[in-house]
Amino acid sequence: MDDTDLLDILGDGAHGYFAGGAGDEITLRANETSWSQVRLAPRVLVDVSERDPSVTLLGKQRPSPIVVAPMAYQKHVCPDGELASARGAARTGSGYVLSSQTTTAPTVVGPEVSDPWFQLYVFRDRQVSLDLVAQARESGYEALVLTVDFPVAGWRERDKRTGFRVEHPVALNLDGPPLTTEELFALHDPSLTWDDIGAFAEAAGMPLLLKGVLRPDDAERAVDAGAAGIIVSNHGGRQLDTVLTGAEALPPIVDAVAGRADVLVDGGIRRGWDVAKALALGADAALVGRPVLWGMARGGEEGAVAVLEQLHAELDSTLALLGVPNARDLDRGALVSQV
Ligand SMILES: Cc1cc2nc3c(=O)[nH]c(=O)nc-3n(C[C@H](O)[C@H](O)[C@H](O)COP(=O)(O)O)c2cc1C
Ligand SMILES: CC(C)CC(=O)C(=O)O
Repeated sequence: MDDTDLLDILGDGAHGYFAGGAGDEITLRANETSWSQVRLAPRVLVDVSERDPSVTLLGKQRPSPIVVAPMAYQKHVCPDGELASARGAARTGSGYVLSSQTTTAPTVVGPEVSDPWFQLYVFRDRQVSLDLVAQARESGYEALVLTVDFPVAGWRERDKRTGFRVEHPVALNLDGPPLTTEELFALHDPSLTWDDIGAFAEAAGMPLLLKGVLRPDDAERAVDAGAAGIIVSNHGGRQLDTVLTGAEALPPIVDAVAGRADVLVDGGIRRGWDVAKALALGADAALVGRPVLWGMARGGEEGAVAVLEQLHAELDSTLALLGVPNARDLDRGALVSQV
């Protein structure tokens, strides 16, 4: 896709923050290429006159396996910020995860989309995180997504170069002038361990998913700690450069979890056939990040809808051409080999 316009729309600082990754951006690039290396093996002469993309997530049927990933500071992308992405998700039957570094309050976003999930960062001031959990629970969020791959920020050279500053995320109740990302990220608690997970699971009062898991042993530990779901993710290549990709990490994690929890995946999913590959490798759903932001940068809510509609249309076409009309029937039999 030609994205030369995004730099003009967003400016150097915001563009670097939203598009960028960590270090040499090797993982950022690998996220996309590793999906393209998974090869599909279509079946012919299957009746595909009716197709169904629905999946079951947290025990409930969902119209789509596509979920909008939690992404911070969306008012820096378009004036409606998180309202644009949430409405885009609602209008296309996509799932939605609101970031805890939101520029629109959870209470405002919650009613816009059915069964939203709330993403939580654990801050040094843990009361701030617990207050956010209470807000999410009171505003009808269905699940809590605890992100565990951000004890400290990744080495982000674009932000270091531009000095991008953020208007305050509402959820953090900060006053004063805009802060650099480095200042904001320093609010995260780097001392969080497995011993703390139980307390957050209890405070949540709703199913807990752990986001940012890349190892089967960590996935098993998450299940043992009571997680209802695992999100296999390298944070869109923004944390540790050269780590493995979602496509690479997913199969062994699916095998280790063995149906005891839902498994979702993200990072570099750009096409409907990438979503189908994620499901074929054993994911229950796939999260999409930056493409939604690019739609919003170009056209606000309508832009988010256009991106999500195209992903759904591509998935529908994939189900037909692959000879697997129901998304829930996708398995490794639809693939030539794994990455
Ligand atoms: C600009 C930006 C902000 C993000 N903010 C958050 C966040 O607040 N919480 C979180 O758990 N993940 C965050 N992520 C990671 C995404 O949830 C997701 O894992 C990743 O973007 C998926 O990769 P993709 O952008 O290649 O689709 C962010 C990603 C981007 C690009
Ligand atoms: C506010 C941040 C911690 C958002 C984030 O996760 C990111 O920039 O990758």
